Order: sequence, then C-alpha cells, then structure tokens
Amino acid sequence: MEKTCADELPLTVNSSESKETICIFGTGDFGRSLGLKMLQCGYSVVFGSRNPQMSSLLPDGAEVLSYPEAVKSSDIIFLTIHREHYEFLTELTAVLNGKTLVDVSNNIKINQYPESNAEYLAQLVPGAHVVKAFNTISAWALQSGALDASRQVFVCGNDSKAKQRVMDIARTLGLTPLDQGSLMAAAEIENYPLQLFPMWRFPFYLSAALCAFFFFYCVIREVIYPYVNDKSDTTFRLAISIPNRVFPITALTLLALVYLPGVIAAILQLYRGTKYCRFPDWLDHWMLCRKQLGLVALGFAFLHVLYTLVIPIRYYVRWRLRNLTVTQTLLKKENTFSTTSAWLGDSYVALGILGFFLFVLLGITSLPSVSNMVNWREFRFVQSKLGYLTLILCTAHTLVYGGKKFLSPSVLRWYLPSAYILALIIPCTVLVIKFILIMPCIDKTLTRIRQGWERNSKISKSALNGKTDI
Ligand SMILES: Cc1cc2nc3c(=O)[nH]c(=O)nc-3n(C[C@H](O)[C@H](O)[C@H](O)COP(=O)(O)OP(=O)(O)OC[C@H]3O[C@@H](n4cnc5c(N)ncnc54)[C@H](O)[C@@H]3O)c2cc1C
Ligand SMILES: NC(=O)C1=CN([C@@H]2O[C@H](COP(=O)(O)OP(=O)(O)OC[C@H]3O[C@@H](n4cnc5c(N)ncnc54)[C@H](OP(=O)(O)O)[C@@H]3O)[C@@H](O)[C@H]2O)C=CC1
Ligand code: HEM
Ligand SMILES: [Fe+3]
Repeated sequence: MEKTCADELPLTVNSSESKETICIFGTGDFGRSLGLKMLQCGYSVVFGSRNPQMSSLLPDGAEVLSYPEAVKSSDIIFLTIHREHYEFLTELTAVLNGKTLVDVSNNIKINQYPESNAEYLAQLVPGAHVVKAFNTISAWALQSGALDASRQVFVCGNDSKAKQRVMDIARTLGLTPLDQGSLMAAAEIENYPLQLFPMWRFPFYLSAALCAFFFFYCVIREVIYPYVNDKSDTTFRLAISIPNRVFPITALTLLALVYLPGVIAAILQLYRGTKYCRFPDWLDHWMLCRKQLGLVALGFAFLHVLYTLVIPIRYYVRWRLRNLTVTQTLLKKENTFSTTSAWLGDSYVALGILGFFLFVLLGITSLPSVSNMVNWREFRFVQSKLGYLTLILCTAHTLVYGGKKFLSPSVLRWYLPSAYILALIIPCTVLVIKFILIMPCIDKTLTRIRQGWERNSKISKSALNGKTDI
C-alpha cells in the first residue's frame, strides 16, 4: 500500500517537506478512511467536525477542528457528509468562496432527488468549485489498499483546474481517476454504485422465464399426465429428470439467442441496403448483452453435464435396468443388439461432449485476461465462427438425441410434443437463416454494405437525416 503511494508521490507532491494540507469535513467511516489514506500518502489532514473534542478513532497525526476553523486550513475540502446534512454549509459560504469542494456522497436509491447531490451542493455554495469524485470507492476498499475492489474514481466538475487537482490527489492515493466531464455527469456517477449488474438483468430475467415455462411444460407432460391417465405417481422426476431437461433446453435456447440478433441485424442491413441507419434500441441492447447471455447459457450447460453424470447412480435408472434383465430372464427372451441404437446413442453423447468443449472455450476467451491476449480477428474467429460451430454441435446433439422418435405422434401427450422439440425451434431457425446469409451472392452484398456501400443513396441520405427509420 505504502509503496503505491510512494511510487505516485513525485507526480504531484513536490517534496515531502512541503506537505499539502487537505481538509476533510465529517469524521464518519469514509472521512476517517480517506484521512488515514491521505496521511499515509504524505498529505497533512485537518478534519472538520461538529464536536472536535468528542471525535475518537481518528488517525494519528490528523488535526480536528470545528467546521469554521478547519475550513481555513486548506483550499480543498472533502465533504464526507451525507447530502441531507449539507445545509449548515450555507453559513460558511463566505469562507468557502473560491475553494474546491469535493462531493463524495451517494444516495440510497437511483435518481432519489431531482438534481444530483453535487449540483445541489453547487447551488448551496455558489462561490465554490464543486467536484464530484470518490463516491465509487468504499471506505473499506480505501483501508484495505483498494486492491480487492474497483480502483476507478470517476471525476467531474465545471472548473478544470479544481478537477485536475482532485485527479492528482486520486492518483497519489494509488487510484485511477477518470475524467467524466462537467458537473452534469454527476447524476450518472452517483448512479454507478447503485446499479446492480445492469447488463446481466435481461439475461437473468429471460433465463428465469424460460426455466419457469419449460419446467411447467415438463410437469404437465411427465407428472400430471401420468397421474390423470393411470394414477401413477411420478413426482420423483421433479428432482433430476425434469431439471435435466429444463437446464439443457434453456442453455440451447439462450445460446441460439446469442446469435439471433446478429442474423436479425444482417437482415435489417440487407433490407435497408445500408449500414448507416441506426438499429432499433431493442436490437442494440440485445447485441450488447450477448456476452452475458452466452455466459448464463454456459452455466446452464454445466448444470446439464453435472446432472447427466449422476444418471448411472440413480435408483430409478438402476431399478429399470434390473427389472428389464429380470423380465427378460423370466421370459427367456434375448434383447438383440441394435447397431443403429448404438450409433445414435454414442453419436448424440459425442456431439454433446464436443459442443460442451467449444462452449467452455468460448467462456474462457471471454475472460478479460484471455481476450486481452488475442487480437480482434482472433477474438471474432473464436466468438463468431467457433460460436456457430458450438451452436451446430449442440443442436445436432439434441436432434440426434430425439433420434427415431423425433416428431412421431406416439410421443404427444395431450397434443404436447416433447420439450426438446420446442427447444430446437430457435436454434434451427438461426442456423437456417445464417446458412442463407453465407450463400455467396447474399454474403457479397452484405460485405459490401458493411464496407460502406449503399444500395439507394437517396434513402440513405434521408435516413441519415433521421427522416426514414424503416
Ligand atoms: C460462452 C460465451 C461467451 C461469450 N463471451 C463474449 C465476450 O466476451 N464478448 C463478446 O462480445 N461476446 C461474447 N459472446 C457472444 C458472441 O459469441 C459474440 O458476440 C459473437 O461475436 C457473435 O457473433 P455473430 O457472428 O453473431 O455476430 P457479429 O460478428 O458480432 O456480427 C453481428 C452483426 O453485427 C453487424 N456487423 C458486423 N460487422 C459489422 C460492420 N463492420 N459494420 C456494420 N455492422 C456490422 C452485422 O449485422 C452482423 O450480422 C459470448 C458467447 C458465449 C456463448
Ligand atoms: N462509507 C462508505 O464506504 C462511503 C461513503 N460515501 C459517502 O460519504 C459520506 C459519508 O459517509 P459515511 O462516512 O459512511 O457516513 P457516517 O454517517 O459514518 O459519517 C457522516 C459524518 O458526517 C458528519 N456530519 C455533519 N453534519 C452532520 C449532521 N447534521 N448529522 C450527522 N452527521 C453529520 C459527522 O461527522 P462529525 O460528527 O465529525 O461532524 C458524521 O460522522 C456520505 O455522503 C456517503 O454517501 C461515499 C463512498 C463510500
Ligand atoms: C459433456 C457434454 C454433454 C453430455 C455428456 C450430454 C448428455 C446428454 C444426455 C445423456 C441427454 C439425455 C438426457 C435424458 O435422457 O434425460 C442429453 C439431452 C440433452 N442435451 Fe446434452 N449433453 C452434453 C452437453 C450438452 C450441451 C452443451 C447442450 C446444449 C447447450 C445440451 C443440450 C441437450 C438437450 C437440449 C437435451 C434434451 C433434453 C431433454 O428434453 O431431455 N447437451 N444430453
Ligand atoms: Fe441488457
């Protein structure tokens, strides 16, 4: 920790003798952590507090004064106070004139107030240069050396000198400042720590909906139907058999949905005859969360593989095998070996294993440490070409698994086909469209469009002006 500070020191602090003094308002959790870190990095720290005598647990070497006295010690003041308590600052407007006020505050809810906390502060103390920063760093991360949490400090403010100074301080503390522009960006910066995995939300809800749908579909076919028809209790299927249908089906559907937006985009480009027309918002958003969709799909594929591994040790499976053997012995009937069944059985498992292998490879290349090592072309090759190969193998695995009973009317229950048949609709559609798109004549047009060629320059011009959005 100390090393980081020492390394960064020459960038900003000229010499250790002329220690820069920083004032911190508030002696709460964040104020204390920030103060300690600043002391360690060579700054002098003066705290401002409502009760300077009562303040305890403050880092050694820091001075504690009342707010009006502390403000005189420095022209840069970090406000580690909740927004709700900012009002007392109005009494200090005269002394705060021309000083830099750093707003580190966060809210409890997204867009809790009509204006951002930093803009509110700028209205309260109009003569000060307000800078928004440090709200994405937790008190705990500051104390633990910020190594195991995000080091990024988003900074914004209207006064560029004040902003630059705050960025220098962040750098000295071993953090990474990122300039986000004027104070207008404060609302967005304040929302960052409140967002919960925004890119994962769509994949998460979608997979939950798919799981719920296929689960009830399988329950109707495999639990309710046998009960209604011959009063047999097959509820044990809820534990392994049904999840081992729902999970691979969800995995396959999600994998197909990773590649569906790409083909929709290609069709749109062909239809519009240009690439200079914005995609609709839903398609843009869908394209942006393909990585997350793919990784959720990989998670479900993993579950399928784990469930498949336990099939041979299941009581129901062992009972069925034993029963079959005993029945055959009693009837003195031999079960002849079917080469076709052996081929079908081995082929679908082999396709599943190869598909899963490539699936894992896609997952590995999406790790930042790996994707940083490959160039753009290599990444596209793995993600796009090998990705399609994964989709082909997994779809073939399911098709061959269906084998001879595929689409036979005997598997219909209350007119409902097996769940895997529904699961094949989207993957097969994506693969058929992709196959058409890579036909030389269509591929040539698409490639030209992507290189900037436009079929009808009139349409494109009006589209560029925003008049046509087909
Ligand atoms: C396990 C797993 C992990 C994944 N990890 C990642 C990841 O880390 N990062 C990631 O990005 N994706 C990831 N994905 C998603 C996916 O593999 C990639 O997005 C992949 O590139 C999609 O390939 P594509 O051929 O469908 O689309 P792309 O090759 O991206 O093309 C999609 C569409 O974009 C348009 N387009 C392409 N090039 C141009 C151009 N030059 N000009 C204009 N328009 C153009 C076309 O309309 C095209 O059809 C992951 C998927 C899985 C299953
Ligand atoms: N905790 C964290 O990890 C992070 C906190 N923040 C932000 O930092 C700010 C401070 O957070 P935190 O340190 O956790 O909060 P605390 O409640 O621990 O501390 C707030 C401090 O504000 C001072 N204060 C001034 N006026 C009042 C008042 N009227 N009523 C109560 N307290 C007052 C108090 O200091 P005194 O008694 O000395 O006057 C108090 O200790 C908040 O805006 C928070 O959003 C941002 C990032 C991370
Ligand atoms: C190591 C890799 C894999 C093995 C060994 C494997 C094995 C199996 C087995 C044994 C079944 C039949 C299950 C049963 O009888 O209930 C099955 C079904 C299925 N598998 Fe796989 N599989 C693998 C990977 C995958 C992958 C990567 C996918 C797709 C993403 C997938 C999708 C499916 C689907 C959709 C079914 C049909 C589910 C049903 O309706 O019963 N499998 N697999
Ligand atoms: Fe999303």
